[in-house]
Amino acid sequence: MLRLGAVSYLNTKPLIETLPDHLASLDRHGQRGELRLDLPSRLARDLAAGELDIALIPSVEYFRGGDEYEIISNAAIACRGPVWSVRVLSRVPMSQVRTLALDEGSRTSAAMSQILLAEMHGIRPQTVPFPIGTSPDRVDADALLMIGDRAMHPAPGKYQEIWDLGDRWCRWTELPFVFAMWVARRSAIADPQIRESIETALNASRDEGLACFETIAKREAAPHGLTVEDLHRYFAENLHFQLGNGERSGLAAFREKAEHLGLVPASPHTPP
Ligand SMILES: C=C(O[C@@H]1C=C(C(=O)O)C=C[C@H]1O)C(=O)O
Repeated sequence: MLRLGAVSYLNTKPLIETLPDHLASLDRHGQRGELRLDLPSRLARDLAAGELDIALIPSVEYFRGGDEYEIISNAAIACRGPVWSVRVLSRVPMSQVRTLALDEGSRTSAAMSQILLAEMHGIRPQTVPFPIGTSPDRVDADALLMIGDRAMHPAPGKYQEIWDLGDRWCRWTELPFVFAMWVARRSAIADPQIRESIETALNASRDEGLACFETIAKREAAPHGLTVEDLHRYFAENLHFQLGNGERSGLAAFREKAEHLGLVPASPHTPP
């Protein structure tokens, strides 16, 4: 049984819309797969602990995983401009942030926000937790990183500056940004047939998901307090689901910057 984990946010719906059908059909080849949804940070923890075999993990966790990890699909969660759902909300001018509360669900944006604050303003704020069930006004920090579904709504409270991190990264580096990708533990996909059937399933389910933004937006918008138009635009314009050459260059730049700040161990090998 292959244990898969995917992000529980709206951004992942197009990647997994038809994945359960593909996993069920693996059974015909004597393989089986099950899919669990969770926060990105928890998926990373469980993949590292060997409790998942394949997961859509924050890209920074791939850098931390070393040789045990392998990218198994060219399906990913990326952006080439404003992403909408990843924001830093600051109560003081961004250049004066001394404490930064990090969304419990995040690992990649947690690193990226620190990189941008260091590079753009020369600051290294102290980081404090921002638990998933906590409202921003109960968090004592100059600024808050918020990701996923809860970041898509107008921020409660007053802020002096709000950054869309996708927008900031893409303008600062002139490169796309990759938030999450499908990563497998090498030992789980050692059999070439299993490796190939999983890769095919993940890529096909992304391709099918891209063809049904409308259906997903109609079903998911109201329960999440969004309009169908806005959610459709999020899928079609804010997010990119393909790990292409530009995205790989963005990943390499992210790795280098994260290493430079000491947020990930220095890599012995060349970036992906
Ligand atoms: C675009 C997003 O990308 C996410 C951000 C992640 C992170 O910061 O670690 C991880 C997975 C993605 O779900 C989002 O959550 O809104």
